[in-house]
Amino acid sequence: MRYISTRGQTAPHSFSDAVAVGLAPDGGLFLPEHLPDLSGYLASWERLDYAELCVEFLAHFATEIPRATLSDIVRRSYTRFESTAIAPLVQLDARTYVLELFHGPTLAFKDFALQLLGNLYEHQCRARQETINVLGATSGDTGAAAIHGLLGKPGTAIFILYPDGRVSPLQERQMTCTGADNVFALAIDGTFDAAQTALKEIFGDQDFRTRHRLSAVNSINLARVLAQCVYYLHAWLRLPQEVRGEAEFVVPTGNFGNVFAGWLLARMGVPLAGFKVATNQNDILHRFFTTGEYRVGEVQPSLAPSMDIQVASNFERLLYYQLGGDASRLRSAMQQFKATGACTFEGFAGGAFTSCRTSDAEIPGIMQRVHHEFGYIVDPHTACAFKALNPSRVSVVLATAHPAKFPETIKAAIGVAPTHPSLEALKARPIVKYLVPADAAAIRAFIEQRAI
Ligand SMILES: N[C@@H](CCOP(=O)(O)O)C(=O)O
Repeated sequence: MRYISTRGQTAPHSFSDAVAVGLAPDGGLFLPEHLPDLSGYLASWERLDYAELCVEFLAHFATEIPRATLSDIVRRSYTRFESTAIAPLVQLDARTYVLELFHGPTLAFKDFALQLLGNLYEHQCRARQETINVLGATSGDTGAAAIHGLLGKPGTAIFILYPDGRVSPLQERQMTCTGADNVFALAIDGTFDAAQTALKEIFGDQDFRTRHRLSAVNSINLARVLAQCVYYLHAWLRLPQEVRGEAEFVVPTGNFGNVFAGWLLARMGVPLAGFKVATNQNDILHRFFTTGEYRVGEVQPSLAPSMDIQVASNFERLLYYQLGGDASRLRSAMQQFKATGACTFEGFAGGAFTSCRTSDAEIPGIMQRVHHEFGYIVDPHTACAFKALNPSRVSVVLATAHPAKFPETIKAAIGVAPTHPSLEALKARPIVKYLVPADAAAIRAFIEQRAI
């Protein structure tokens, strides 16, 4: 299997090379040259455990990695999850399921891909006898998960940009209290979008990225999206047969990577029936799915900070498919968006996606309702997905973060502050962070001095 860029100006890459660089050199995002048809495998995958299923799935994509090596990488990636089911599917009532994606080491769905990506990087460093410098931007959860995917991995250094003061205190501690000397948490004076823009500019500097063997750890890296396909597949296989054809997956999302993974899986012949995109008050995706206009707005800090994003990276991948794989039209659309901050796509709204928007004023009330109705505690991101489940179909809500990451918001809503031992342990450790302007040149200079 080879990987092509959405912008059509990069030679096809192998899986390992696409993972190693993350963002395509022409500024586009990698996608598989063709998608496998998985429909014929589903019956035989019914009884596989999470790691077994992940190996079967990834074997269609990581085609140059020997099967035994892939299997070893995958198995090691899911040993640090607290639930033996890895991604338990919890039934709340006849029509409502929750897919709990917060049992990994940093208590967020990002662990599913970033534990794996850490092991893929390690494999690559060993196989190529090279070091790698990883760069990511985070609005809260990616940074912690990326750092914990790489902790203790020789030959790697990791640089994470995050908006200073705009992630939750515990999210910040997960990134800044590791004590590791290959981890650099850069608190920037700007929004997540500013961090992501600076990151893309740095990846646009071919000389710099080649010299430092720079890799992208955000969901612009296709390995992230592919790893996330697996939990949809796992959940779909665990739904009762009679509801599989109608279940709508309701997905809190900011950068569009999470819900895009489910949609991509559906294109591979796994009959997932539909997706609801759940945004917070940063609602560019909701506006797009309801009007067809993709227009950037001001980032508004919210109670669900990991989704405080206006420019959703993976939207480009969806657009590529919706434009029939026409890279030249895609390039024009992205240029127009960059120049004017807006683009309209006739006939795109709807389809497999519905959407909803939840304001900060609504989040506490939703948390109270879910707690009261089901005795279940949701974090503020997952609360956005519970805004308005469709009563006429089965919903599978993706619970993207552990409630203990947001104790203040939850205490204010339901009077109980959830805790988790791994987060409590962080409170005694010193914070190490670097204050840097939201400026590509300053960040480049920082990396230049510390890259391995
Ligand atoms: N929600 C994210 C923002 C980055 O998204 P990613 O999925 O592209 O890494 C976060 O928590 O950092």
